[in-house]
Amino acid sequence: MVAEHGGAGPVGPTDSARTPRFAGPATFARLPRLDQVPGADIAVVGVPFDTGVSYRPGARFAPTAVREASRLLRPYHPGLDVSPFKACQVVDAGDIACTPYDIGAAIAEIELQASGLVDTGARLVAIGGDHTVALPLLRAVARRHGPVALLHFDAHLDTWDTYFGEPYTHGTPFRRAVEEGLLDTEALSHVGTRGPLYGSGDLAEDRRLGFGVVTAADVLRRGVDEVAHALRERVGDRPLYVSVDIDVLDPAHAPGTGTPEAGGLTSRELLEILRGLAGANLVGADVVEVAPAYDHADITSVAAAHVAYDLVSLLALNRMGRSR
Ligand SMILES: N=C(N)NCCCC(=O)O
Ligand SMILES: [Zn+2]
Ligand SMILES: [Zn+2]
Repeated sequence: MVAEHGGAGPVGPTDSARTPRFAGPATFARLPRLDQVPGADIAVVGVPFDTGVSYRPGARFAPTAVREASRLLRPYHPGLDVSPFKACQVVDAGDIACTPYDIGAAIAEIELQASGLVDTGARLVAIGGDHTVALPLLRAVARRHGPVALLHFDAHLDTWDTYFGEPYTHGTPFRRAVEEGLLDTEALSHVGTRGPLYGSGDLAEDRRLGFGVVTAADVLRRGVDEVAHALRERVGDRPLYVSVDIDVLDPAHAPGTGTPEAGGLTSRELLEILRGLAGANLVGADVVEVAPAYDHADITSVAAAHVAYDLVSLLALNRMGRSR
């Protein structure tokens, strides 16, 4: 199951006790690039596309910003009791190249290049990009695993139909994914939703598509352990995709994003819910909607780097076939 590494074990990150972590070009968590190793179990890949946004642009710069903010990550995850870079060959696969001028063409390019990576057997943690990119990523994952369970962490439903007549946007990827049969409609949930909607029909439509909803207020009232437990029960052993729109966090925890909504999760709550998913059959994930131009002191990029590290750790645990 875990890739052969020529007997020597996985190639790990640059040793920060020898080469200062602020030196040299950034890869995610200072991991090797894909071309520096024979094969990868888990690949972090950038998807610098933001032509699908309805409000503030800039998520195209997220992969670079999140890599820079990931230099301080260390190799052992105490909360999950795993050293993901020892357990698996984790790499930085660079950025998917896609056009910023044509949404449909970009979606096709993202699907093709993500599928190329998935076909090698690697599991992906994608760094967006705006939320449009979840659709081609889900296509690539569903080609290999069939329809997947989805936990969607976001302030927004992202199951709207069109914006200005455009069906492929950052507010519509999960409606398209249901229509295309990419999702297992028995096991879908939004987490962290809040804020004004266009009308009450938005929620009815969303329910009709099969989604459960754990609002930001539910997280406050029920607490992270109960929420994580309920989500684990809902997804069971199904192949699971986790999509994290960084705007699930309160703007205090993630100011650098395109469509901020007050009243969100803390980064501590989000990370604890993710850790509560240990043991799930995670097969792919993304972290999207970081827009560095609106960030301050790298708050949002640091949060996204830690979310990506937790997702890599959950994938590593799953590949090792154990849970805590
Ligand atoms: N996926 C994100 N971040 N936002 C969707 C908001 C769509 C709207 O403008 O109503
Ligand atoms: Zn959102
Ligand atoms: Zn979103």
